[in-house]
Amino acid sequence: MLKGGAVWALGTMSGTSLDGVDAAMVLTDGERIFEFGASAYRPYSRAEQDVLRAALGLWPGDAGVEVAAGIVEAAHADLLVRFRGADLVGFHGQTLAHEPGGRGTHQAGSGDRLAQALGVPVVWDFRSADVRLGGQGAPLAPFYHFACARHVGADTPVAFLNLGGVGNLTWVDPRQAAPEAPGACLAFDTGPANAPLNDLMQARFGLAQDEGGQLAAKGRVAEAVIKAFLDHAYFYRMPPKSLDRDAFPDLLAAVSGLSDADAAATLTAAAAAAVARGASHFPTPVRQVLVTGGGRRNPTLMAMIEARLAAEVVPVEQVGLDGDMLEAQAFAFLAVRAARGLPTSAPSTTGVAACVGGARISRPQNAKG
Ligand SMILES: Nc1ncnc2c1ncn2[C@@H]1O[C@H](COP(=O)(O)OP(=O)(O)OP(=O)(O)O)[C@@H](O)[C@H]1O
Ligand SMILES: CC(=O)N[C@H]1[C@@H]2OC[C@@H](O2)[C@@H](O)[C@@H]1O[C@H](C)C(=O)O
Repeated sequence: MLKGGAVWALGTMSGTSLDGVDAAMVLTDGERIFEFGASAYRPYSRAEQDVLRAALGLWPGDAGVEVAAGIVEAAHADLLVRFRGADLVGFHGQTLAHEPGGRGTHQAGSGDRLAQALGVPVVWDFRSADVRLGGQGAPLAPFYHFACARHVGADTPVAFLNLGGVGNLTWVDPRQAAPEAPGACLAFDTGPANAPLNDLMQARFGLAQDEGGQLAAKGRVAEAVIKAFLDHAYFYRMPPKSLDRDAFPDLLAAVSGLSDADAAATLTAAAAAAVARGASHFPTPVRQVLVTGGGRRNPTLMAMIEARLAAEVVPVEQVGLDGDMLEAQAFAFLAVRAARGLPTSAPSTTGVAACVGGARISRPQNAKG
């Protein structure tokens, strides 16, 4: 223990785009950020990705799940042994299926086995308790966004936008006492972000992404497709709300008749339009939208978002944060909250009935902590 109860926590995230595992250290007491530490990334190999992709939609007990879980655990162990000095690990795992209000939520990978492999306590299964209490189980980064807003000295409401496979927005008011306080946070998934565009690039060119948004920049947006997309019931639901990666299967089909550039432009515009729809739910306007996740490297997407919002849209690096590692840091921060019995979500972030924590903690046989 350091600095009034702060510990070095090592958080991980293996996101919906299945590209790999991020890990980052944070010195935190689960309320404040004292210091950022080392971070690293471990990509999944093509073969690993193929197994994980084939396991999407599977639930615990389904055939193939244990193989996927083994890949997730091995990749994490491989990455995390490179770190020194972690008191606690926050292990998100790989989301294979997410059906809040239905079958629940499933992140592959056992924190029990990881704790044994690493010899450090592992906090994991962050989303299930929230779903059991009627929450969406996502997004969970908002409480960390609140801490980040305070850490960077924000004194008026600000928004964080994560552009991963799925997009999510958090509106925070850093003047509130704590993230669970009413009026401190509002968070929700905006809609598909990079996933449909990646799928298009994969299907038409065998490429992982539209590098730098170059293809989309050459295309024309099919406005009729955007209009039909925005008519999806998801956009009429009030936040909080969350999405599975493949919740919009019709979107890709809707651009199938378009040229490559027009299809890319239209899918990029759909992601931007979903963000703009999301921003209309903000309790008060924000001056800045701070963007994390890989989509911030796509200037076409960033410009399309800014064109639709009355706010500056900038990468989080502009305020000194690390947009590649913010989610991994979030699970370090949330692990400490869980270990301290503090909530990790609230009605305003996941729609859960009451503030809830409840992640599991696994301690290794010869536990240090
Ligand atoms: N240079 C780039 N040009 C265009 N797009 C990019 C670039 N770099 C990253 N991306 C996009 O960002 C995606 C990766 O984003 P990120 O790593 O934030 O996703 P994730 O964490 O897996 O997803 P989620 O947050 O939904 O779990 C890539 O799949 C790609 O679509
Ligand atoms: C179920 C699940 O894994 N959701 C992820 C996913 O990736 C982005 C978006 O969809 C968000 O809801 C969430 O992750 C972030 C880290 C979160 O919980 O805040």
